[in-house]
Amino acid sequence: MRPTTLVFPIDEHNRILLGCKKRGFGQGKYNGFGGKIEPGETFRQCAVRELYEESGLVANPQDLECVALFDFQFPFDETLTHISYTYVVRTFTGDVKETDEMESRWIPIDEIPYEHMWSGDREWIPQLLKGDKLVGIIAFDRDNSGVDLMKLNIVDEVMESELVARIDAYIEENTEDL
Ligand SMILES: Nc1nc2c([nH]c(=O)n2[C@H]2C[C@H](O)[C@@H](COP(=O)(O)OP(=O)(O)OP(=O)(O)O)O2)c(=O)[nH]1
Repeated sequence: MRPTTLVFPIDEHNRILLGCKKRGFGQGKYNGFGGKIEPGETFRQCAVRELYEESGLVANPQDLECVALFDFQFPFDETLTHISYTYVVRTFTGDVKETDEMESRWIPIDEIPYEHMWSGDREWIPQLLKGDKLVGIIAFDRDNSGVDLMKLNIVDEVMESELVARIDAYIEENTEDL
């Protein structure tokens, strides 16, 4: 799978915007906003595009804070494996709207519905909210849902390689499986 992005907006009341996914992979789960990178996009461009498409919020790429790089591994279905650049954004305009993909709401951070989210999120979202930056692997079980292994390191800064994103997307678009 192509690299993906994931964005968590946080407002001035310290509420987080989460969307319940209405269709596709992760349906029924609350999550941030994101998706696959398109050819020629940087990770930040992908992140703001997906944020707008899925939530209605408008953000500038430079206002995103890169807070994590996850290697989401699905050993029982390799086609699902992807890396995900994860951002927090506190500056944005526009109105939250329901979209084809997501029904979104602002949630106080002590009321995050972890029971309706990806199961590993209850470990790392609190870390991100207290300001840690994380890089590492989350490997999923046979159901492609539960977590078999989580190995996350706290880092000073998440290295964002815009170039790698472009090359990955280019290769994906221009080569065939051998
Ligand atoms: N919060 C969270 N998200 C996860 C986990 N595992 C995992 O694959 N995801 C998310 C991150 C991405 O938003 C999404 C990747 O799947 P996807 O690219 O098919 O998402 P999408 O349907 O929104 O993509 P798109 O068609 O809009 O491009 O899955 C996890 O453990 N926690």
